Amino acid sequence: MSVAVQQPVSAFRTDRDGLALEEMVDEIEHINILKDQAKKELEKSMAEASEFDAEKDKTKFRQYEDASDRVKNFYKEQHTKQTVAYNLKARNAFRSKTRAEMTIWEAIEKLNTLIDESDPDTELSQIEHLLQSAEAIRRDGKPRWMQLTGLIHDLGKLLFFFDAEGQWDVVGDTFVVGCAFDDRIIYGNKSFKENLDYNDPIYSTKNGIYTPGCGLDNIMLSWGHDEYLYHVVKDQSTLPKEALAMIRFHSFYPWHNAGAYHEFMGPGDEAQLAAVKAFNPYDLYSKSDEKPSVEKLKGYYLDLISEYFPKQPIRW
Ligand SMILES: O[C@H]1[C@H](O)[C@@H](O)[C@H](O)[C@@H](O)[C@H]1O
Ligand SMILES: [Fe+2]
Ligand SMILES: [Fe+2]
Repeated sequence: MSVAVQQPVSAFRTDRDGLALEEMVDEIEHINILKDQAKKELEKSMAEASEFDAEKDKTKFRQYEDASDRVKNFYKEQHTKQTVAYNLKARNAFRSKTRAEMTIWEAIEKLNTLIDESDPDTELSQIEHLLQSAEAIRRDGKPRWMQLTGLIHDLGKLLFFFDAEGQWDVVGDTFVVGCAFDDRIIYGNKSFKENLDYNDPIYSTKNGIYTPGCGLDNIMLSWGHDEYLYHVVKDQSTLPKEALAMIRFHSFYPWHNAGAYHEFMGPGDEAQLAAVKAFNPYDLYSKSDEKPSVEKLKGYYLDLISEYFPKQPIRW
């Protein structure tokens, strides 16, 4: 046995001891496969129905008619200023430089000073909202990549500290620019009356610059934290495509919640919709959960971060 171990690997295939060793290697591989399978079975699938939001009173969330002036003023400004021209400019600015280098955890801490003016449902800080979302996903036994997605999904709000002109190009629900503003957007189509594109001869038509079936990757959503983080994460993590869809479209309520813009969907978009719908309850209804303890949870999430972000710091 000891003689065989010192020989080159190829020799194991010919002598008796080598064969035994090869069998042992096979056996270990087999055990590892079984372990992985068992782990997977413990994890519920992304879309498996959960009890998480069953006892939440859903009429208590996203009540925009009863919202404060802060929220109403926010949407008035956002709907006036998100034009095609602004969106092209913002995307160019994004591609032209790296704004900062930070680890994911540093980004979470930096974001913590922002209070989101568009949100009628939480007064908690962003770190608490991120941990609440991640913890709700974790408690429900969902996959580790989805827990991490919960933890980072709003980190795009860091834009506020870089190139943003205000909060109107960072937070809030998203919608399509370049075609008629849909009535299912918060506060409806009339909320866009002062937007320069509202009376544009092309942008104000039903399909605008798009063709039905062109696919969500080919439509331009109002610029903000979703689109920004999607690009950062796509290039620098090993998160699966479902996670990327959750990040990119989580604020696109007119689409994933109200059924607008489905005519633009193309191949693969049904799967993106399923992912976003599976994620949404954890983002929205965890806002009423208990305040999480950052200190207690930090260790668990640092491990999770390094699993999917192999190279830190991240280029923001
Ligand atoms: O006010 C909220 C908040 O800004 C969220 O981060 C965003 O994802 C939602 O769509 C929006 O309604
Ligand atoms: Fe968000
Ligand atoms: Fe969120």
